[in-house]
Amino acid sequence: MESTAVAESADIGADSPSSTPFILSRPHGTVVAVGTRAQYDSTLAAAEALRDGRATAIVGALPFDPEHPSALVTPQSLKHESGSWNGEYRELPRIRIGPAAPTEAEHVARVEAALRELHSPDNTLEKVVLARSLTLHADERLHPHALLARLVAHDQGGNGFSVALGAAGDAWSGKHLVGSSPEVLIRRRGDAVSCHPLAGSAPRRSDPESDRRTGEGLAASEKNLREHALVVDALRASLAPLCTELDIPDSPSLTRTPHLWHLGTPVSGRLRDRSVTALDLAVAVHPTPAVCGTPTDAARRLIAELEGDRGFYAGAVGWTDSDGDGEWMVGIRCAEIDARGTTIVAHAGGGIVAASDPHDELAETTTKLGTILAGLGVEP
Ligand SMILES: C=C(O[C@@H]1C=C(C(=O)O)C=C[C@H]1O)C(=O)O
Repeated sequence: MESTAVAESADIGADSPSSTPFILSRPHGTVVAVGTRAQYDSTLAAAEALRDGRATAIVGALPFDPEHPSALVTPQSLKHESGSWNGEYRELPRIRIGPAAPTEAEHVARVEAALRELHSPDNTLEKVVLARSLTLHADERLHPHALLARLVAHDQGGNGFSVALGAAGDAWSGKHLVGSSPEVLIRRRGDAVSCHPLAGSAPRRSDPESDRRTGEGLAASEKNLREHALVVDALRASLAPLCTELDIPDSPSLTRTPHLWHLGTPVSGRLRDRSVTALDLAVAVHPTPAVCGTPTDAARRLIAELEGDRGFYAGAVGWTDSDGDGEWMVGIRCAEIDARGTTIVAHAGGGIVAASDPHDELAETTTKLGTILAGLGVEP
């Protein structure tokens, strides 16, 4: 299936997630897609429809594995609202933590296996991002927008997204990806291109002095600076052919979310060819070593072998309009909600390099899961 015209859905309540297949809340504005005119499970078919004017806009999610189906739609309309999303903050059902997959011990064992590979004499792998998931159960239906409202309210930047995944095929029908990603994969406005890769993490601390010291420690950590540099190098290599100018600071700066410190680098450039859309740019740069590794193919193979299919976790979530402008976020700090709204699967990962410690890596994934758990009102 490339593109399917969509008949008016029976599910037409203004509040229904299917009538609003996509919301991206950002500090500088919110994009809300209303209704579905066409859907695409092929990213390239969607990008082509946009370029030749058949699609007025494309919104949705790209999977982690670019060869898997995407969940993209052309909405009936695309609304831009100022500031972050101000959706209704409503009661959540009771939510209980279920099984971790893999178990914490198995995640540590996988990191150890990756470290053996990173240390082996004939190795070419420099970094691999390993992730784990946590399943949660809701007593009653969890509305994706109820989780979104809480994530947006909890994030100082008001970041959040909710994406209907049904366009990716029957297996995804009725499912949603909801999260609060701090990481801009790519943004295009006219010929201005920018992104803000994050890699290198440390937990926030409740005591301000120790929080500040933790941030400073991250900024000085050789291991984290190395993890970060690999992401910046990959973005430079992907963007240089597409841009006439590319401005990349020599060293990263500290960025914070309510749960984590990150190393971040603000990248900006000038697009060489205005026919290249924000969606084309997202395809060109995804997956970066922030969610995959270096070299990309070797890291992807190891992830597939150790984790299996990641679905839309560590993919990209965003929009592109008829001018080719748009914004795509890295699909992290998120959970997938099933069609019944009662099973929620949250994912978190972290970059492994030769100097990584398996137990620290496990702790980092636990801290990262904190974003979605706080949104769900659940204590880890
Ligand atoms: C993979 C995730 O986060 C990514 C990995 C990071 C790291 O390894 O330090 C930091 C930010 C993100 O680019 C995640 O949150 O699941």
